[in-house]
Amino acid sequence: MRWITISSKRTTFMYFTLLFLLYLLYVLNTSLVDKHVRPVNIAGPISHYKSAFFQLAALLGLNLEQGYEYRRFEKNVTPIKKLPDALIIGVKKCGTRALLEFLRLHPDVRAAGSEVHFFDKYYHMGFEWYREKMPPTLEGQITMEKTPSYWVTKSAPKRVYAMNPAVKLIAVVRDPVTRAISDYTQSASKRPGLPPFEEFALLNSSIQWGGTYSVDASWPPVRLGIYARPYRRWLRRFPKSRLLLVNGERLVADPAAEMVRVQDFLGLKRIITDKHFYFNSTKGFPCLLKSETKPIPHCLGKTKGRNHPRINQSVIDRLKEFYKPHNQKFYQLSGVNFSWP
Ligand SMILES: Nc1ncnc2c1ncn2[C@@H]1O[C@H](COP(=O)(O)OS(=O)(=O)O)[C@@H](OP(=O)(O)O)[C@H]1O
Repeated sequence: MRWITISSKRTTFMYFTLLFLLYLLYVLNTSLVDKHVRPVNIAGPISHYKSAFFQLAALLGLNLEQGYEYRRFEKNVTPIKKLPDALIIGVKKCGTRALLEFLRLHPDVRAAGSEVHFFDKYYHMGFEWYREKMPPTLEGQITMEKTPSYWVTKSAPKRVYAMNPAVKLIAVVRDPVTRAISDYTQSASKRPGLPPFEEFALLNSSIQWGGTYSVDASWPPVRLGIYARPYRRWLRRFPKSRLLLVNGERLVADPAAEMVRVQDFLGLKRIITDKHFYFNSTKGFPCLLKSETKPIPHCLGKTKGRNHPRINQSVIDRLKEFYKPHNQKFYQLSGVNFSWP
C-alpha cells in the first residue's frame, strides 16, 4: 500500500515535471519569433507546438521528427512584402544608385530595384499598391526604396510621415556645382545638340556690374543644389536623428567608411566593409566585389559615372560664389560642414 502511494507520488511528480518542461520549451520557442511581421496563418502556431514537442522528445532520447525540419531557431520562412522601413529620398545625381547598390550587398537589406515614385507621382494608388512594389522580405530584413525626387516634393514629408513616422530617411548630398554639371550631362546625353551648360546656368545678358555673372537659380540643375530649403521641410516632420546625410564625395573616395555610418544608422550589423570594394581605374569609381568568398566584380552601369563636359572656369567660380551662402545655411542646419569649395 505504502509502495503504491510512493509510486503514484513519483508518477504525479514526473507528470508535472514533463508538463513544466513542455511549457518551458513552448515559451522559449514562441519568444524567438516576432509575430508582428508574420502573416496570419495557423501553420505558424502549430509549428511551435510541433517543434516544442520534438525537442522534448529529443531530450528524452526519442527521435520522432520523421522528416520534420528542426525549426527552433528558424526565422519566418514565408517572405512577405512590407512597406519600406527606410527610404533614400535624394538628392538627384548625388550617388543615390551607388548607395542603394552598396546596401544591397547586405543580407538584411531588400530593396526595390527601380525607383517607385510613390510619394511624388503615384500616391493616389494607395499604400497597398506601394507595398506590392516592394520585394518580399524575411523576418529581420529591412525593406528599402530609393526615389531621389522625394527630396524636393513638397508633399512628400507629410505623406512619408503618414506611412510610418518612425521611417528612416537617407539623403546623399554632394558639391552642388558638380551635381549641377552631372544633372546637365544626363540631359545632354538624352538630347544631342543641347546648348552648352553655361547658357542655362547664367541668365541672358548676364554680364553685370563689371563682369560678374548672374546665376539662373530657377534652372532646375542649379535650383536642386540649394539643399537647405528641402532639408528644412523634411526637418519639420522628422527629427534630425532620423535623416542621415550621406557625403557623396566620401561615398566615392572611401565607400566602406561611409557604409559604416549607413549600416549603423539603419541598425544593421557592419557587414559591408572595404573587402567589398575595389577602385576601377577605367571607370574612375569604386566598383563592387559582390561576395567576399567568391568575389564577382560589378561596376554601376554606363549612366553612372559619365564624363562631364569641360565648363568655363569663370562660370564654375560664379556658381561656387552663388552656392556659398546656401551651403553655409545647410551646414548650419545640419551641423555638418561638407567643405564644398
Ligand atoms: N561607385 C560609383 N559608380 C558610379 N557612379 C557613382 C559611384 N558613386 C557615386 N557615383 C555618382 O553617382 C552619380 C549618379 O547619381 P545618382 O545615382 O543619384 O543619379 S540619379 O539621380 O539616380 O540619376 C554619378 O554621377 P555622374 O558622374 O555625373 O554620372 C556619379 O558621380
